[in-house]
Amino acid sequence: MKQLVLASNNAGKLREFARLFAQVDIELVPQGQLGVSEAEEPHCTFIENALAKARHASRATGLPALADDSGLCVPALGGAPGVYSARYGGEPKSDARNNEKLLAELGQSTDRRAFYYAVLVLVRSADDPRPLIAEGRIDGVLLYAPRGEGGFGYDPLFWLPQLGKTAAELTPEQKNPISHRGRALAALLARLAEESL
Ligand SMILES: O=c1nc[nH]c2c1ncn2[C@H]1C[C@H](O)[C@@H](COP(=O)(O)OP(=O)(O)OP(=O)(O)O)O1
Ligand SMILES: [Mg+2]
Repeated sequence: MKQLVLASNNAGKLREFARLFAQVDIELVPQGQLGVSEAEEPHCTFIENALAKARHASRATGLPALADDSGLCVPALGGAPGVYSARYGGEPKSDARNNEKLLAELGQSTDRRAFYYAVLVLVRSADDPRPLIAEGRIDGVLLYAPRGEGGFGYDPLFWLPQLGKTAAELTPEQKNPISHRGRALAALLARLAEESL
């Protein structure tokens, strides 16, 4: 596999994947560069939405495609925002509004546990009967106010107790190896290596 379309329009994800693939012998091309439109994400599970995005990009380009469907899951909110993380604060999508809504919904709740979850799906073709699938997770705690300028999405509220920082205060070198996305990608690349044995 030489070229792989990245089925995402999220600038934060694109930055992280570009860095994660720097050491991998595959050229990752963001779908926007190939004129692929944004896919619908109508499903209630991460895996189904990731598969829909990967298929859409592969069908449009004729290339293998990688999709990431991810989100923040908060047990005290019944798992919300979950698969609706990107549009939690309403349309059009806005990280600032998503973070505001999250803080409002949590109020003064003392159970502020949360985790990020990501599913990666790689299809070799649009009708691939055997998509490669991997998942990753990272646990944290939600602050009462944002901290840090890095990362994207909910990172300024996502506190990592072991590191004493929010995900937005980590460098990409610090975030990528431990993130839900980094872990899922490591698992996916291991699967891919087995495939080509
Ligand atoms: O590492 C992360 N750090 C902070 N926030 C994150 C992270 N990973 C996912 N998230 C949040 C952002 C977005 O609110 C949602 C993903 O939604 P999701 O539909 O997968 O992505 P998206 O619509 O932004 O772009 P696209 O579908 O084109 O890949 O979870
Ligand atoms: Mg999306």
